[in-house]
Amino acid sequence: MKIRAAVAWEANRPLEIEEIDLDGPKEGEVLIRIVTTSLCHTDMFTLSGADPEGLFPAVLGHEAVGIVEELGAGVTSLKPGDHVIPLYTPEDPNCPYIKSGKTNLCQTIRKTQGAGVMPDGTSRFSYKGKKIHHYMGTSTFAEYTVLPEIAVAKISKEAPLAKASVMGCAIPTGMGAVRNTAKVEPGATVAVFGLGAVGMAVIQGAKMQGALRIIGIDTNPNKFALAQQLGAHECISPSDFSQPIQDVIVEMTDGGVDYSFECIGNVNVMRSALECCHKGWGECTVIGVAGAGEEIATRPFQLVTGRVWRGSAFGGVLGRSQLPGMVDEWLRGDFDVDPYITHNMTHEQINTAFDLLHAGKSIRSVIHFQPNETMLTNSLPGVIVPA
Ligand SMILES: NC(=O)c1ccc[n+]([C@@H]2O[C@H](COP(=O)([O-])OP(=O)(O)OC[C@H]3O[C@@H](n4cnc5c(N)ncnc54)[C@H](O)[C@@H]3O)[C@@H](O)[C@H]2O)c1
Ligand SMILES: [Zn+2]
Repeated sequence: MKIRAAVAWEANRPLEIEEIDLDGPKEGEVLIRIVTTSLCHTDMFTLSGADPEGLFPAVLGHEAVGIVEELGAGVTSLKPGDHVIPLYTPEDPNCPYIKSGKTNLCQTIRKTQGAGVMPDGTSRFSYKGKKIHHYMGTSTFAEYTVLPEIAVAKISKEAPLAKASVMGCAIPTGMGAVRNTAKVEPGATVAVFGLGAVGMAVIQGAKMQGALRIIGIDTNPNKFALAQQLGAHECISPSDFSQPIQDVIVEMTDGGVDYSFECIGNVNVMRSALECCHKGWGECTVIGVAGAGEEIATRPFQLVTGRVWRGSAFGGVLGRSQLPGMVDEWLRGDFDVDPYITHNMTHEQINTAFDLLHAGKSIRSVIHFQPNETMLTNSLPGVIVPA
């Protein structure tokens, strides 16, 4: 079928909306109509060329919600009309990693996903006969996409499709890191480095866990008001201090924080995030994605004296078995997704979403594929970017 997709032809070049070809779902695959998708920093990172896994040309995008249109042979757990979230971290119950119960890092299609193709080694996307790569196994910057069944989470039909895309990455990543990776407990002191959507979700998650003191850190003070609305007790900018930010935080907290989170992708900040942790027990969770070839450093004594460095991907969330429950939490009112959505726009305006995120002016921009259906609601959070 012919579909419209935002194609990343090469690194560092704006996306171009093209009419491309999409092959139908093969065995074990499903065709999904994307209703909304939002822009995550990771898409911007890949487009910048700093991503070692970045392949071009590609259809980027991994934070989205859609509707199942067609099933390939052998698909039993989904049916046309189901509302679904594409999973860049799939969940195959037969994968030894998933069976271990210790991780959400399913390996079943890891190799082909990293190579920008479907599990059979081919791509469903092409332009005038030339192959276009899949991205993160999801490729949601397109009207339609094809996904393996294990990379599709069926969610409640009550979830408004105009906003649910942010449940595809930012919110489970941040909240999951707090609950599943760090396991923040009531009364804890928490430092959150980087107040984009991921950092905001860490703050919201830490508040829900009962953290008593949450410190937000960002070089852009325009992020502070929202961070405080979501639960940060104080926000600071490293540029307001002459000494290293970790020393400032250790002083503020009388010894360091119980938990810190790096939500930027900056290896120097990863060090600060570790070193602001309390001696004996403080734990730093790295969420940010650093550039190709970059390395982290600290004095080993930091670890010998009890601090812990760990990392988290998709918040440790099992996409098929746990993400639908997180959507239900949102629908029950346990947390709100509205504050994350600062901008709404059409597919044609997608490069504006990159510009806004790059300039630090947005948290999440939501791209609406059928603006006449989803961009007119009165209850839409954020602004509608004028065409
Ligand atoms: N591990 C995962 O599963 C996962 C999932 C989603 C996103 N990510 C990564 O998480 C990071 C955050 O994503 P996002 O979409 O929230 O990004 P974002 O661009 O919206 O937010 C990043 C924030 O960091 C701030 N910042 C930049 N440099 C800073 C510095 N030196 N000190 C303090 N603050 C600084 C920026 O001002 C911005 O507010 C990215 O690296 C992204 O690739 C990881
Ligand atoms: Zn993401």
